[in-house]
Amino acid sequence: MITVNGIHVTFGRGTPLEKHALRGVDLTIPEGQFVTVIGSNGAGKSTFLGALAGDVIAESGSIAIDGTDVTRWATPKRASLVARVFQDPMVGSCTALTIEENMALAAARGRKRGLGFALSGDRRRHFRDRIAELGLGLENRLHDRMGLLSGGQRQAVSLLMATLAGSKILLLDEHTAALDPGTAEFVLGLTRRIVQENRLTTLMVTHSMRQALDYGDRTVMLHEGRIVLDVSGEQRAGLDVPHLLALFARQRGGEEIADDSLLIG
Ligand SMILES: Nc1ncnc2c1ncn2[C@@H]1O[C@H](COP(=O)(O)OP(=O)(O)OP(=O)(O)O)[C@@H](O)[C@H]1O
Repeated sequence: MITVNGIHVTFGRGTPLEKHALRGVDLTIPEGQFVTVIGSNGAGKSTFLGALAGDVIAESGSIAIDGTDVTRWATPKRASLVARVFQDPMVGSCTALTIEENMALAAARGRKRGLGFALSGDRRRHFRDRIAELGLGLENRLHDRMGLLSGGQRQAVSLLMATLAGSKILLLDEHTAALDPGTAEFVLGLTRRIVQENRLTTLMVTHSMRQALDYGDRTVMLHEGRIVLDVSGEQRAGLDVPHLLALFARQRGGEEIADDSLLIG
């Protein structure tokens, strides 16, 4: 369970580029809930995920994970609790290391004295079995450098890596935005499966209204650092893309948005 109370984040305070990116965000996410997060450019979506991961420390308000106040905890201290997959697959993995080495590092995340590279036969078999579940044949490429994989393969491995240290929270920051539509669909299906199998509490940022409604249990919209829409259950089930686009447009001062694709790129 994640409990966020009134967090504020300001970048560049006192400079000409001062930006009040989060302006009192409140959100309680029960364990195992899958929340999709939408909002226009600069709405504060990535900042919000950064605040949950510890990359950004909120200047006021509080963040608790399973009842523990983590507001002042930096990223390494939260690493065993929170896993993150980024839009750029290069960000979450080390391209110069092999797939197997990346998996070992991911499994050691959050441990003080991680024996990241100590790969016993049992661990090797475990990694091979886990990666075989992706159905991409990567179990035969464990010694290939991560940098040799395609974008879709890397995102699939990154999702798997996010589960290896046992974190119960998964943050997805437009993790399919750089992929072609077919590959994005595959990675989204895999995301849904991994979230369900591991009962992960998940936040997924997307620019696609369709994805926002098709995946997960709840959708929140951020606008200028505030949550302006929070729908779940029957209310969400009754929403379609045009309706969501109209709500989105209203927040942008009535600017008309013709279709979903305009928001993707
Ligand atoms: N490290 C930073 N330093 C200064 N300003 C920042 C920083 N990170 C974000 N901002 C600013 O804070 C605001 C919110 O940015 P954020 O990246 O959270 O938006 P977003 O909703 O994720 O947008 P996008 O969809 O374009 O990725 C923007 O105006 C952005 O320029």
